[in-house]
Amino acid sequence: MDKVFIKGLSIQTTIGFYAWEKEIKQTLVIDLSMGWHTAAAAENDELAKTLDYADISERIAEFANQNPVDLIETLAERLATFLMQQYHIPWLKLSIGKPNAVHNAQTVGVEIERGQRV
Ligand SMILES: Nc1nc2c(c(=O)[nH]1)N=C([C@H](O)[C@@H](O)CO)CN2
Repeated sequence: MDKVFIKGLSIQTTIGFYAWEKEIKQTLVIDLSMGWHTAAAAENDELAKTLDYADISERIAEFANQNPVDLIETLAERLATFLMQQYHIPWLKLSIGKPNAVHNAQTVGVEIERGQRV
């Protein structure tokens, strides 16, 4: 399957288990790969027939800020469901990194894969 992807999308949002984390915004870095048949868009050079990575990048930041949660696992699960329903995406792989969470690690995070490759 072809893919449309977004790598290293940096967003600022409220996220975290501890009380102090609910008072601040922190950086999350998102990688997203979405299964898509890109040939239909390429045939007539049509944006409307593909996944618009600019639009989706904006929606990800909005979603995270409108749905504050404790765990990045929860955000990953809810964001994956939202994107698949909203854009009719059959399969995606989503990773969310929290680069400032562990001071002696470059980054920490989760990666999930949902749906079927068609
Ligand atoms: N697997 C996870 N572990 C931890 C998370 C998380 O979301 N997933 N979150 C925290 C705290 O919010 C942490 O980021 C504060 O430094 C701890 N472990």
